[in-house]
Amino acid sequence: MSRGREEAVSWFEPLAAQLQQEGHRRLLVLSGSDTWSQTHALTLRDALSGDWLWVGNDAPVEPHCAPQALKNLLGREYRHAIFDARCGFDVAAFAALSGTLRAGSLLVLLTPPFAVWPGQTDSDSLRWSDSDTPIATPHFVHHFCRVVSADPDALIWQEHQPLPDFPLPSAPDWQPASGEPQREQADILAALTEMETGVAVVTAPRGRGKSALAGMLLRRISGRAIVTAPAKGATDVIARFAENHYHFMAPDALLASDQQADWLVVDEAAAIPGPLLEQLVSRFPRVLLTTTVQGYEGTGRGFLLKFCARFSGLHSFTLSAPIRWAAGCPLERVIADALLFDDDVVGAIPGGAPEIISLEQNAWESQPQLAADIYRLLCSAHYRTSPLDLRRMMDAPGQHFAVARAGKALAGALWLVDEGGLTPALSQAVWAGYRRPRGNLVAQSLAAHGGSPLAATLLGRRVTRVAVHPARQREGVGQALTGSAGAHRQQDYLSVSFGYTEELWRFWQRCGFVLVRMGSHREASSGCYTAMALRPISEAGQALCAQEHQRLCRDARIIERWNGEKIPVDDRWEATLNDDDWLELSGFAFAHRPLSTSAAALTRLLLAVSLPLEALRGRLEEGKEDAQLCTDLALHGRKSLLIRQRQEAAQALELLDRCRCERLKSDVLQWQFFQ
Ligand SMILES: CC(=O)SCCNC(=O)CCNC(=O)[C@H](O)C(C)(C)COP(=O)(O)OP(=O)(O)OC[C@H]1O[C@@H](n2cnc3c(N)ncnc32)[C@H](O)[C@@H]1OP(=O)(O)O
Ligand SMILES: Nc1ncnc2c1ncn2[C@@H]1O[C@H](COP(=O)(O)OP(=O)(O)OP(=O)(O)O)[C@@H](O)[C@H]1O
Repeated sequence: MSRGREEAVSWFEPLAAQLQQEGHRRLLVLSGSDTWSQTHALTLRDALSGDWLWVGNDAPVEPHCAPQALKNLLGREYRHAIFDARCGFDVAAFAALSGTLRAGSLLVLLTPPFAVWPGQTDSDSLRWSDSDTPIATPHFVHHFCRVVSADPDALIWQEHQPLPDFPLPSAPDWQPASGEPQREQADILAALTEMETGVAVVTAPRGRGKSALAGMLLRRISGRAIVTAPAKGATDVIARFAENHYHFMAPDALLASDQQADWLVVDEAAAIPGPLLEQLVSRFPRVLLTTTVQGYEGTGRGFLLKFCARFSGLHSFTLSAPIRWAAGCPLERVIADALLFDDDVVGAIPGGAPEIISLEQNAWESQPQLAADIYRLLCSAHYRTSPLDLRRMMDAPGQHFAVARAGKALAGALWLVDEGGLTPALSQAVWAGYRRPRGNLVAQSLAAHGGSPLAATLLGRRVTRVAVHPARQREGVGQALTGSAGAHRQQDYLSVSFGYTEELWRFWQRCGFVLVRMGSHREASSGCYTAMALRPISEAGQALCAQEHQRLCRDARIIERWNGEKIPVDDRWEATLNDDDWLELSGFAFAHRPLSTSAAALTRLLLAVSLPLEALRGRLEEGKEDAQLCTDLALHGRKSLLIRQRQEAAQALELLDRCRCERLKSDVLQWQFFQ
């Protein structure tokens, strides 16, 4: 049904007035052909005054923003917006956009016709599905349509259908906050101004007045204070409330400086890498951290669990009443339902003996509550579970799950993904560093950093996430869940990649996993080294696991020197080159294997020859940084340095055994002609 501007005005004006009066925002879904939904979105935009930010990749009007660029606009506020999900649905951006909308706003979502949407490919899937081409996402689309259709306040206008009705005002008139601290803000301010030393954290969903509170604190305290945040643009609200008490410094600049202050305020603290944040926090006598708890910033409750847990005597506060809009906002509710933001499953304590049940992706259709509880439990336990994970769980190929169900509640959940099965040629190309196709985290790493060029041909199943309800930990639930995963005999091994801590490693070891790799640098987000471990299933898996573990033991001493961290394996150091080293070294000298991967074999090579090999010895024996080496050797940069290091390795191999060197070189060079 097509309606002109007047009809749209006469329909939407009272709706907008109602929303303004109630202090609410609403979702309006325009579902239809591209032309229909675009035309109607533009008509609406003309009819109602507002900012009308258009979020999408091919926006027909200004102001607009690509979904992935939306994070740069966080901290700003808009009246009305259009989100174009016709070709791809970045749900995290959609949720983030909703958080920026003022009371009285409409969020207009453009979608394909509901009947064809489930079968249509979604370009956003390229970010999370590990497929080369976009895939259809039927489980998510069905879930989303189910949620919006069941929500009495979400408006759905479908092509060839009449405009939807909307109920008359039911909520009381909204009184916007006056500028004075709201009750919750006042209570927290009182506690903070009394705080003599320590770390305080304020967590809340979007629009609860966290930033305003931080600004108010700055105005009240007498000493000096510094504000830091991942992006300065997102601290406008703090600046407004702090008036002339606002002094901003970017996190890295602050760390590099010797600035002192009585207070450090960190806005959106969970978005700053943990190790950097820890160093910042330790420098100031009083610290206020604020962070958003809602899955779409990939942080949430996990930030409290993982980062804040390390501060004894942490002062923890929350803000619950919305200020940017009125309580009970229909837009906030529908988005929380659609993206399962309510991760409060840990509130209900599951009692009784848990039963382990395996589930496949069709559980999103057959047992949607149970499937949603898996996601919620993982969100509550894991630092960075985000809507990207929700979409991956629902529709990416090769996902499997298991739950430990105790009564109606979940005591634990396990999420697995299929990996490996690459062709021999591709696996060899990955080993040699020529190729790094998407996905297959552990399977590819076994080839790219391990000793076997065919490692990625094996079939593995990787534990993506496992979480046990805090009230049911140390009862063997985690072990039972991972145990159930080994029942798939067609696999060669079960694998896991995790940020190494002694406690977690103990758990994986108890579950029968063998350590096969330790990363060469700390992950920015967790400050931990990545560890990879395998539990073999087939004979081939057994052989691979034994070979990689032996390699790790033999190289541990060098990796420890590189990382400065003890690796929990026997030190089986050998100073002489073996076949494995020759292959490794030819991959470094003649292909693209990285230096960090070949460091132990290169160290043995340096022991075997007396050539000067300055670029290699400088790095591996003298521990010089790349920049220093470039200056010493008059090289133009890291790229030239690496070429030089590869040439030196080739020179040493030739000197040791020219024939063997030539043979290996010819093999390894072949592997780049991957079809
Ligand atoms: C890929 C990933 O998901 S890595 C991240 C793993 N998940 C998390 O960190 C989320 C938060 N943590 C949890 O949910 C749980 O603590 C899990 C999943 C790590 C462990 O689950 P649980 O059910 O508590 O472990 P379970 O009882 O089966 O432990 C088996 C053995 O592992 C070891 N273990 C487990 N947790 C710990 C711990 N915190 N510290 C030391 N050892 C431990 C113990 O040896 C334990 O046996 P014991 O209790 O008889 O001494
Ligand atoms: N006490 C108050 N009086 C008037 N306005 C307020 C008050 N507290 C907050 N606000 C306003 O409410 C809106 C939301 O506040 P703020 O940005 O501090 O929330 P937030 O929790 O940091 O939100 P986000 O997570 O979206 O950054 C802002 O427009 C802010 O100016």
